[in-house]
Amino acid sequence: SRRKEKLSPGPRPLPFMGNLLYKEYGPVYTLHLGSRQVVVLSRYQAVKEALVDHDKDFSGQGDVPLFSKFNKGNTIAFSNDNKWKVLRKFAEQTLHNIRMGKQSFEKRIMEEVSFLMVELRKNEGQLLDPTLVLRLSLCNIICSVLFGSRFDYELLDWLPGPHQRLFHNLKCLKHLITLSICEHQASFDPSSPRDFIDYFLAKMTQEHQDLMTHFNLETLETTTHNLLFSSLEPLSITLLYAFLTLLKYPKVQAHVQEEIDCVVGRARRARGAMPYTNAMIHEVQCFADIMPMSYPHRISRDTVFRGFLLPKSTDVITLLSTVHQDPSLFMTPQEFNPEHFLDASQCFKKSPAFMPFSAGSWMCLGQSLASMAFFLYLTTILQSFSLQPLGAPEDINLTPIGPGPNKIPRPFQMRLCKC
Ligand code: HEM
Repeated sequence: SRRKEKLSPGPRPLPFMGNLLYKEYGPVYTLHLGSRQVVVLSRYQAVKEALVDHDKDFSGQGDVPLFSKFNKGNTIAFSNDNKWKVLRKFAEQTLHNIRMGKQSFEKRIMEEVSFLMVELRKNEGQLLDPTLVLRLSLCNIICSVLFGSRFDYELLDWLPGPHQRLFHNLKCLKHLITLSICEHQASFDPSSPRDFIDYFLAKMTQEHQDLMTHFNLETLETTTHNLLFSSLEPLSITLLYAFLTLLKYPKVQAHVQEEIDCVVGRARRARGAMPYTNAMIHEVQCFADIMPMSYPHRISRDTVFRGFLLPKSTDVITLLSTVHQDPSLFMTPQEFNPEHFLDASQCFKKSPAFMPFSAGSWMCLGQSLASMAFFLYLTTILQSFSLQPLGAPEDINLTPIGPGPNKIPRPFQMRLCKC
C-alpha cells in the first residue's frame, strides 16, 4: 500500500558517491547536492531495472547546467521530451544509413587507420606519447561521418593555439561546424547524401513547410556539435586506456597478437573470429570505466521503485561503475581479466553487466561506431607493432587522474617496436 512507500534513505549532505555508499545504504539512496535531491542507483540489478525495465518512468531528461546553457535544450542530449525523441530517432536512423552505405563506417575507419599507421611508422622505435595523434585520428573518423571530410595531421599542426583548444573550446568547434554547413549547402545533392549534415539538410528540405519542425539550421549546428563533443573524449580516453593496459599486461598483449597472426591473412578481420581480442576490448571498457555514471535522468511520473517512492521530477543518477564492479556478475571485478568475457571453451561470452555505453532507450548513440573503431584500431596497430613501456610493466599506474566526470588515464609514453 502507498503508506508503506517511503523516500529512499541516504546521507545528507555528502560530496562523494560510489561503492562505499552502496555498502552503507544499498542500491537505492538519496544524495543532497546543495538544494537538489538526487536519487543514486548502484549495481547491475537496480540499474538495469531502472534503465531497461522501467525506462518509461525514468524517461525525463536530467539537467546539466553547463550543457543547457550552451545548447539551450536544442540538441539530442538534454533536450525536452518530444524534441529528444524526434532528434534521437533521426540520428539513430542516419548513423545506421551511413554505417550500411557505400562509404560504410568500416571503410571510413580503415581509411583513417591507414593514415595513422603512416604517422606511427615515422615514430617507430622512439618514445611516443600517443595522446595527440590518437585524438586527431579519432577526430577524423567523427568528422568523416558528420562532415564527410578529414583533416591532414600536418595541417592540424599549423592551426593556431594549443591543440587542446580545438577539442575543448566549444565556440571554436561551433565555428568549424558553421563553416562546414555552408560548404555542404553549396554542394548539396538531396539524391545522394554523403554524411550526417547532408541527411539533416535533406530532412530540412522535406519538412520546410512544417512550422513546428525541429529540423532547422540552428538545431543542425547544435546536434552536430553534440555528436562531436559526446564522441571525441570517450573514444580517445578508451583507446589510451587500452594501450596503457596492454603495456601493463604484456601476456594479454602477446595473446591478442597471436590471435591476430592466426586469423588476419587467413580470414577477414572479424570480431567473431577473434574471441580473445573481443574479450580484451570489452574488459578494457569495463575496467577503465571511463564514464562512471550515465547522464542524469529525471522521473517522469510518481514511481514506486524497489519499495521507494520516487516523486515526479526527481533527478536520478545511475552509477555505471558499480555495475562494472558488481561481484555477482564478474569473478574478479577489481582485476583486469579478459576471461570475464570468455566461456569455458574460450568462446566470447556476452555479459549483461557490460554497460560503458549505459543501457535502455538512453543508451549511447555511438556504440556501434565506437566498438568498430576500437576493434579496427587495436588489431591494425598490434598486427604491425608491439607496444613497449618506458619502465617496468608492474610500475604502470592505471588509476585515473584527478576528480572529474570522466576517468582520464595518466600521461604516458611507449615505444612502438616492429613485430
Ligand atoms: C567509448 C566511447 C563512448 C562511450 C564510453 C560513450 C558513453 C556514453 C554514455 C555512458 C552515455 C550516457 C547514456 C545515458 O544517459 O544513460 C552516452 C550518451 C551519448 N553518446 Fe556516447 N559514448 C561513446 C562514444 C560515442 C560516440 C562515438 C558518439 C557519436 C557518434 C556518441 C554520442 C552520444 C550521444 C549523442 C549521447 C546522448 C544520447 C541521448 O541523450 O539520447 N558517443 N554515451
